[in-house]
Amino acid sequence: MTLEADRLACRRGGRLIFSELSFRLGPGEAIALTGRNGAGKSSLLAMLCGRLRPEAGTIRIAGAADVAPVELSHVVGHRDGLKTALTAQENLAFAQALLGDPALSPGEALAAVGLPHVARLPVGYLSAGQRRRVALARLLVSRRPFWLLDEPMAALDVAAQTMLTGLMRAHLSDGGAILAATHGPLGLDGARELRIGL
Ligand SMILES: Nc1ncnc2c1ncn2[C@@H]1O[C@H](COP(=O)(O)OP(=O)(O)OP(=O)(O)O)[C@@H](O)[C@H]1O
Repeated sequence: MTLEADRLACRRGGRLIFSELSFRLGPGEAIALTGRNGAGKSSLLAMLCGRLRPEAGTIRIAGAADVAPVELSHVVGHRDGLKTALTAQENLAFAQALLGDPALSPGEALAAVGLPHVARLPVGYLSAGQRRRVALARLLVSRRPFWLLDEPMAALDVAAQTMLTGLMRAHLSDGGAILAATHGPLGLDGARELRIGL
């Protein structure tokens, strides 16, 4: 399956943020989405997951024309989307039930992101980096071909950044695809850069 964006334009607060943006993202491919602060990276991700309507242009999945891209995507944004009163394990179980197509169990996913010891702690007690790791563990509990990530390395220490690079490489090797907004390196050799902004 290939995600196809054709001649997208974005307007926010009455201002044109970007226009004429086209790209394709197919199996095994990674895009590093770059641009200055305010260039529209988070806005593009919001469009891809159906939360923001493009001013112009289209987004579709070739090979699954009737399916909204968000149905085939994992989205990890700036906000981690975790429920602070639930434990890390409960958050992942909830995500798995919601997203379907189960892959790793919540416990296995927490182990994969180096957090087996916090499984039973309410997420509200976790550090910023630990919370981000739990948010990223959601990528592992359900299978979705497209990973749409907003600054995925933010708040991660060096070991966790290396861990995330490994998870992304494994996803690409399995035929998945990644689009990640970033101000720094992702550690993915084959990633192509998509720079946005007027
Ligand atoms: N709800 C909104 N209403 C009006 N303007 C908005 C809204 N959300 C974002 N914007 C504006 O849209 C522009 C693009 O914001 P966006 O968050 O997409 O940029 P970004 O490239 O992700 O930035 P950063 O690198 O700082 O995360 C900014 O000028 C921002 O102020």
